[in-house]
Amino acid sequence: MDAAAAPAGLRFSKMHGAGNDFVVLDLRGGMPPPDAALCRLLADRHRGVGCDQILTIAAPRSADAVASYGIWNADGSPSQQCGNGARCVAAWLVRDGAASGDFVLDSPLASHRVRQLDDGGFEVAIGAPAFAPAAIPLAGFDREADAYAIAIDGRTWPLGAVSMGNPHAVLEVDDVDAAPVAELGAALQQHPAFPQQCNAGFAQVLDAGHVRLRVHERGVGETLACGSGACAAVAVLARRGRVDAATGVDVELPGGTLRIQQGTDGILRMAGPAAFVYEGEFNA
Ligand SMILES: N[C@H](CCC[C@H](N)C(=O)O)C(=O)O
Repeated sequence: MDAAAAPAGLRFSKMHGAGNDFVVLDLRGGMPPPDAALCRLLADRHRGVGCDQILTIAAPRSADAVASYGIWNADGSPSQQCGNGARCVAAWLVRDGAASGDFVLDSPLASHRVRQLDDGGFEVAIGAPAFAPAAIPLAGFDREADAYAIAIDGRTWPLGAVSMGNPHAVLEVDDVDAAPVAELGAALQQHPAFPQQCNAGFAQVLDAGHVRLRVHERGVGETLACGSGACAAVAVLARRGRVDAATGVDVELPGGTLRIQQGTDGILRMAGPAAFVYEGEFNA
């Protein structure tokens, strides 16, 4: 794979949300969406720019949205949701003058109300968690449960599972620092119970308002933060009565802390930072 796979002079923004990092491409001028090979090249931390995901900005799909965004993982696979990415797209559009205050963004499958925060971050209405196995999707189980027994290498793990627009497994652990994130996360991603694979979160409950979390992300590996993963962990833990989502939960990830709160409408809202790192021109 070489740099020739990228169009000469491809302009991009490098951003991150709590350390989950992105290459942002503006497609509003007519550039086609990146193919999997270009995504893998851009994400390559040796041959390319380096990022967890590629985010694209395009024209809105819904009437009251200011723009739409697309998401591709570092391995080139598409995703339907990216919480940290949504905040970075929001910050990018505010800097571009295309949005301010409260506005709506279209993700691949839904629309999300976004609110600028006084601390420079953003709150994004990610959506209501979907626990039905068919919605996750989760194969081999036909009824919702607080935990599913998933066998891996002769051991059974009690996993929570939920969709935030993308599939998540959540395992409660006593100490995230000791959690087998790399090996178990990779095994869960490939497990036949998850026909569209999954993001795997390892959550340590400190109290009803505080959780530590590490996430092995589908198509990437462990990231410094995962916004939809933070929402998924709160959703699973709230269903078990382990955290108080209505009041709000601070989710502490290796790259930073996200605040997740569930409204009476059932929608999970995620608040956190969005940072610009640099502007670049690839293969100039
Ligand atoms: N790896 C995820 C997409 C990015 C999610 C994460 N970066 C976030 O902030 O939600 C998936 O394939 O579903």
